[in-house]
Amino acid sequence: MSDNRTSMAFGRTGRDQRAGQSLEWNNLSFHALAKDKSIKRTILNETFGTLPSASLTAILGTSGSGKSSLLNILAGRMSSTSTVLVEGAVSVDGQLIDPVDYRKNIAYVMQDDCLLKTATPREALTFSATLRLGVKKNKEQISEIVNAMLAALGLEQCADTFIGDQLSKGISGGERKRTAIGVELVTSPSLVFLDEPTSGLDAYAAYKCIELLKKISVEDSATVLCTIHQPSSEVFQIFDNVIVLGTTGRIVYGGPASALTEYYEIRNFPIPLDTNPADHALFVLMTNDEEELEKANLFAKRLSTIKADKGDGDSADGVGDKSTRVLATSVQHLRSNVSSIKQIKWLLIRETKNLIRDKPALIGRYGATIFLNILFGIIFLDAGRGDDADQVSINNHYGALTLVTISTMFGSAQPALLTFPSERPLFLREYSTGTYGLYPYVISKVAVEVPTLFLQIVFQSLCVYFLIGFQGSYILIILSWFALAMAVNSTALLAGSVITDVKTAAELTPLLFVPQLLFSGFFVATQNIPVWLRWAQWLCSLKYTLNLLILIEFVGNSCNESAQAQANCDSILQRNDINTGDVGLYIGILVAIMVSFRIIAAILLSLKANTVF
Ligand SMILES: Nc1ncnc2c1ncn2[C@@H]1O[C@H](COP(=O)(O)OP(=O)(O)OP(=O)(O)O)[C@@H](O)[C@H]1O
Repeated sequence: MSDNRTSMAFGRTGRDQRAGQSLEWNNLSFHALAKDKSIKRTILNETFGTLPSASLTAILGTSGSGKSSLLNILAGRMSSTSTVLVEGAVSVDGQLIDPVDYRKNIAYVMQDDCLLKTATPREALTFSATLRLGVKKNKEQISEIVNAMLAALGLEQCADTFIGDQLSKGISGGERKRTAIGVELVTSPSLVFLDEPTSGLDAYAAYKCIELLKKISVEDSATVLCTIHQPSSEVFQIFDNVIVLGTTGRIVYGGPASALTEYYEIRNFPIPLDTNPADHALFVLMTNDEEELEKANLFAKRLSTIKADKGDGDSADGVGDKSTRVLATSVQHLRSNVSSIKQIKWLLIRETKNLIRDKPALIGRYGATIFLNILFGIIFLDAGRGDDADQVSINNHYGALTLVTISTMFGSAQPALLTFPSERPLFLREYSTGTYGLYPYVISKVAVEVPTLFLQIVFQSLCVYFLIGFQGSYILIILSWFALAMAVNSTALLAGSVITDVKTAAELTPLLFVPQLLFSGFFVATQNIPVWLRWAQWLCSLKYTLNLLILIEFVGNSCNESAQAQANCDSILQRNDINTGDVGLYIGILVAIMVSFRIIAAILLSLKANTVF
């Protein structure tokens, strides 16, 4: 390790030490709106507060008091929409900011740790550091920052263990939470916000987590704010300041944690012996109505109340112009992303590792494909080699082609549909923090999907083509199935961009793909579908793939063997409304579905990332 790194704390060198940033908000309100845009419900009502620089502050409050809403608004993760109205003033070091514009400068750790289960803590930190600091730091420096961060977070022992998830056991819940914090801390942010960092942790892990946050605020001069549910006495004592929210987010108390008990005692709510001050503060709020609390003068009145109670002499006003300059530098530093090529490279490496390491998914995908297609091959053995002049024989031939193609559709859509909703929060977090851009993400996803799907199609074709004895060109049949696989993969991604959980995705699978069977032409002739419904076929990749496959299989080949065979083959083309001259159109529609659905999915995802996170 080079000399200037020896004093490193949380990835910051001694040379980089900074003053920290204070944050202040005033008249901050958050309303849910009715359809006519009138206020339906007030969730936060003119709240105010200050976070002194380099301090650790907890937001306490009863359930539904607006803790997460306040945190999300200050972090720029929530703003006015057609259904909610956010108003108020927020400033950093005395300079007014728009939290949404400013959010890239705020490390935000969500309640759910959005981490890739197949990555290790070291890889997760290296990925974040490389893409977020890569312009300023070289590989060795990044590695030093990551090592220092792993040590500071107490993650050295599990640095190379997979993170895992509920289904695949990996590192512990506390280690996962610390990894999630580390991923955000690699940029050495001045402001660190965390939504319920102790949720799901046992008492000791919760203590260690808050102790870590305290360390960040002291050693890294970070201003840390978190929401917390029922902190233990030991945890409560670690906080420098607490903000207690009453109903509609009214500020009950904002000041040093050590003075909370006295604040309540002065207002005739003495704390019983051996009671946790945080529990007492909330118990009083829950057992007294607003009028009684008002009478007891429990609600804080003005911002100055908070400043007066802080007692550390560190006021937002006192920081002045100097810090405003620090702020500008900070914005510059954090917004400089690495090149798109580097983003694609790192995303590609991660996607590939994820694919290879997720053995159950890999075995499921290829195993199911091989098993099903061998089964089809056995059931339709030699169906393609039969006499097309014979009606039963050509029906089997046509049925085999249709069934294998339908199976291709489900087999290609299912993995994307079931995995993407679980990867979506990870994308939203990383995209919204500027870790990478939209195009590098889309390109890297496609680059990994192309060979994965192609291999799946090759396995499938090797199982069915020769057993069934299809007559068309092997290469053209493979390419048609591959085009279908890519198109339905885009459809699945489009669905995955709006579906938030795997369960809903599984439930929606039939809705997305079963209607395509109607337009496949096998179950009902296209000309028998009501005219007003026929437009839907333009969205059905199955239909156009089958059109191409029918042209490949039933034009020429064994259809030429007799006049009857020719007539039977022609009738398949006829009932599906297929013209030999429309090959370009069918290919064009498939490509259009492939490209446009993917672009729409990407746009929807980026919109989501801009509004929610
Ligand atoms: N976008 C929204 N539209 C309408 N109501 C909302 C919206 N966001 C939050 N709320 C409501 O605001 C209230 C406060 O929610 P919030 O999640 O901030 O509370 P909380 O104090 O963090 O609660 P908990 O401790 O139970 O997590 C809740 O009743 C919630 O339903």
